[in-house]
Amino acid sequence: MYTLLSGFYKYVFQRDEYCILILGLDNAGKTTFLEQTKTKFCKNYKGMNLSKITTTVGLNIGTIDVGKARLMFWDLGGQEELQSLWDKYYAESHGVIYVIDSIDEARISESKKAFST
Ligand SMILES: Nc1nc2c(ncn2[C@@H]2O[C@H](COP(=O)(O)OP(=O)(O)OP(=O)(O)O)[C@@H](O)[C@H]2O)c(=O)[nH]1
Ligand SMILES: [Mg+2]
Repeated sequence: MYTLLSGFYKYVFQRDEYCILILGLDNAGKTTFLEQTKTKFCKNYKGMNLSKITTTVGLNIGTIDVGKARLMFWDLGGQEELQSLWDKYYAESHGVIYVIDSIDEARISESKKAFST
């Protein structure tokens, strides 16, 4: 009976969790993208002043529930010395969003290199 009830509870209340990495060069707009996404999809989230966002040194985590799925976004720092940390997260992630500042043409090839490495 316990197994049946706990299975039913899990079916109704437990969400499938997916981890999504947000990668890209520094200044590409990763943290801004995450903030905008949270503002759009989290009902009670007021959103922060976008001009107050500073460069990410550690990790920003954003959680968004979509239907029965819980999406955990991991926004990492894009500075060159932080890029070596990206691959530490690959094993636990289900997907990657790679952000490119398309206006910053001078850094497109640098972005391509960081993506391929
Ligand atoms: N015009 C414009 N500016 C943007 C956009 N997205 C981000 N920015 C600006 O670009 C700058 C960098 O944005 P961040 O979101 O901090 O960039 P990031 O990729 O998180 O950078 P790191 O944390 O250093 O890796 C900020 O001044 C933002 O306001 C956009 O879509 N349009
Ligand atoms: Mg950032």
